[in-house]
Amino acid sequence: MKIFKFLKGHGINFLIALVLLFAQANCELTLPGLMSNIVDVGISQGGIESAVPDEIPSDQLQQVALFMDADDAELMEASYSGKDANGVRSFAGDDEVRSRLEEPMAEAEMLVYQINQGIPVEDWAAAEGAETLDAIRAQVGDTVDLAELVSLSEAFASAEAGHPVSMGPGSLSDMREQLVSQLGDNGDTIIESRAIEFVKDAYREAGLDLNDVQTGYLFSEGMTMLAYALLSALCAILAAFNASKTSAAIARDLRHDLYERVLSFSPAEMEKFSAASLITRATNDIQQIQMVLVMCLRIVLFAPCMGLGAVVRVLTTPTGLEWILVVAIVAIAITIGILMGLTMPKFRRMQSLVDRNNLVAREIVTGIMPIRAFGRQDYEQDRYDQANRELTNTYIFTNRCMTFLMPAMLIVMNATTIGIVWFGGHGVDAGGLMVGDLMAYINYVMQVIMSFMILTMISVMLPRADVAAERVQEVLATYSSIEDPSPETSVSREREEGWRGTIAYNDVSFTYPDASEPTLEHISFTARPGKTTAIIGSTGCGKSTLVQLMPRLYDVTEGSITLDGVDIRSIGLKELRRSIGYVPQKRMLFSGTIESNIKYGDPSMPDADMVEAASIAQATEFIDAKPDGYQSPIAQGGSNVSGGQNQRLSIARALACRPKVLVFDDSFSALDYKTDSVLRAELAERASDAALIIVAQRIATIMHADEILVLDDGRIVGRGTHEELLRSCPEYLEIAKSQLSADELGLEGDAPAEQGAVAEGAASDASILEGGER
Ligand SMILES: Nc1ncnc2c1ncn2[C@@H]1O[C@H](COP(=O)(O)OP(=O)(O)OP(=O)(O)O)[C@@H](O)[C@H]1O
Repeated sequence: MKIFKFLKGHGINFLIALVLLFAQANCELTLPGLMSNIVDVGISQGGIESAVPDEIPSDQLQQVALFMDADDAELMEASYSGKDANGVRSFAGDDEVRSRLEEPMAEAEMLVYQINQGIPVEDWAAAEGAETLDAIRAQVGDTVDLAELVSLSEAFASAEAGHPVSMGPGSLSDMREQLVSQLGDNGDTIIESRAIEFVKDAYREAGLDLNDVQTGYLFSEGMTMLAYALLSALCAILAAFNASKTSAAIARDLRHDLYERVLSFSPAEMEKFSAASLITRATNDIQQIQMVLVMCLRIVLFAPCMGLGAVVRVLTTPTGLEWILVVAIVAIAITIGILMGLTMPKFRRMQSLVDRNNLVAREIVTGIMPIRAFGRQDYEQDRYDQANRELTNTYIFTNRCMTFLMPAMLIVMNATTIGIVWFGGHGVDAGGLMVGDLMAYINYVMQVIMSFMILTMISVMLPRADVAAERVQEVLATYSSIEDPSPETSVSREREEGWRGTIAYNDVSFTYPDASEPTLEHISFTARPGKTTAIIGSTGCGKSTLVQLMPRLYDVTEGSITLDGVDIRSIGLKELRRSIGYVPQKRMLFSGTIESNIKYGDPSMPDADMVEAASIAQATEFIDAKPDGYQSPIAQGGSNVSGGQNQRLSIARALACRPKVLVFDDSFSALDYKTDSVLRAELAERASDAALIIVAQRIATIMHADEILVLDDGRIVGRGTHEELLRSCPEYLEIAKSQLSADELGLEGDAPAEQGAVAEGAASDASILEGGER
């Protein structure tokens, strides 16, 4: 089971759980035994638990000695104190002596008790003639008790030799054998109960209050039960605390490791898992694992301790009813087998359905605007309902099956109880089984059944948690395809001379991991500090892909990219990315304030740097207009600022770190022409030592760049300045003509037919550019 792997490193907590649960199981298994004592000893035997009385009149002790072997009688004699004023002797031996005396005294007491109930004269002296019997009857009546028996035997013994009566002290041992042999199968129980009656008599004679004896016993047993119950509760609480703490710590560590790993992922790994699935894995899956781990550290460990302990006690209580337990377990196994067969496949599917549900929900929530714009609420509602319904139906099905489990189990348990009471009742009736023992037995059998049931129920839940564990493990076992260089090959210049910012692509080709065709082929160019390199091309020609290779979001498939002549794969990822200020095409601000967003790369940067970055990015105006200025809140994703403001803050964020290479991936598209031109003018002036790489769709944005690369279908089809390209590159000319009039381009002839409003706007902006551009 993969889920148990997560317990690695928490061995001590596992051990603590085991010890606590073992102690709890022991306490709980002791309780039925104590309850049985209360019923059998406390109630049935009046609280007298031993055949060795604590106090006994001296003459009764002598009577008991008559039926004991010489050694036992001697030990008994030595274990009791001398007579007190009332002729009562007290037991002075220890527990060992008591247990040695227990059996012989019980048997002797049973005999004394039996005989003292009165033995018919003819039973005792059957061998004598009728005349003798009549003489004895005349002396003692129809029956004799032990005192009479002894004195008569002594009288016979002291009669002259040749007397016809064969009685003598030896006949007592004959009588003992005769009485014992009459006891039959349930002899032990009969001996015990008669001995207890004898002890009661002895206590009464010794002047003890039997009520006090009984109450004292019940109180002490009750207190012992209470102590065990409290200890069991304490163990349960500590075990629950340990289980919750351990599993919460494991879940916390898993979430931490998972997020750490996800943060290291390149876009390729993100695509492999999908954001929705990663969120499900970090939340729902880890929650499943946590829940099952709590159960493992509580119930899964407890059930075997309890079950095995109960089995031992069932087997050591010889009732002859063990077969009922076997039948009950077989019935439970069949019931659970059927349920597992029905629910297991559903449980396995559950996690992927949760995933799907999250995926659809996330897509709908993030795409709420286009959904409304296209009036597709009903369609999306149906789509979500379908995912939701499938998940709900699976939940309902499995829950229905599981609810059936409980009544089925109750039927089995109650039938088992009835069976034990029915068949055990005969044993009680025959005197071979005591009521308390029967009650304890029922309890133990229930414990065995419950443990078995819990274990099988958990084995239904484990596969689901195992699926979750597997999914989390899958993320943890995935390493980013973009790796840091090894310390031996790593090159660092950040601390010493610093990077100058010359980026060179050397015959670079790139194919996306799952794509069959390369997206970029044989790209070579150099972007130098203080110069602007622009990249233009039609949609989908590979512009973003090209610049994403620079901060190593993907690694080149062929060729190499160098920073100041050093292959970027030899530069530590953090150092490389600190040297490159990348403004992605997809705008992304974080929840917080304007300040926290601009200072995102280095929260400790001075405010002056932040303000300067905002000023270059043309963001000062709108920030100052806000009442809270730089402390104005930013919602998640920057949804409370306009597209242009969002873009300006993203640019400021990149500028604030003063990188040596600045990459703008279509980052000016949401800016109006005026802001676009002023921003680039500011950039040229205040970030003059950085290499600027600008990806754009608008000719006006890039026409003044030092070098323009024209990309078409992943290849560079033209390079040079604006003027050079207008002359030499038909692709560039085509793009230029679609945006600017022939006049503005300085070309002869008419403007392109499709020239529209954009071109008009661009025309007027082109004139604005003249002043600010380099
Ligand atoms: N993660 C990806 N996996 C596979 N193919 C991709 C992936 N991302 C982009 N592509 C493909 O690579 C090609 C280039 O995409 P890219 O985003 O670089 O184009 P672009 O020139 O920046 O386009 P635009 O101007 O519209 O932003 C496209 O055909 C696109 O379908």
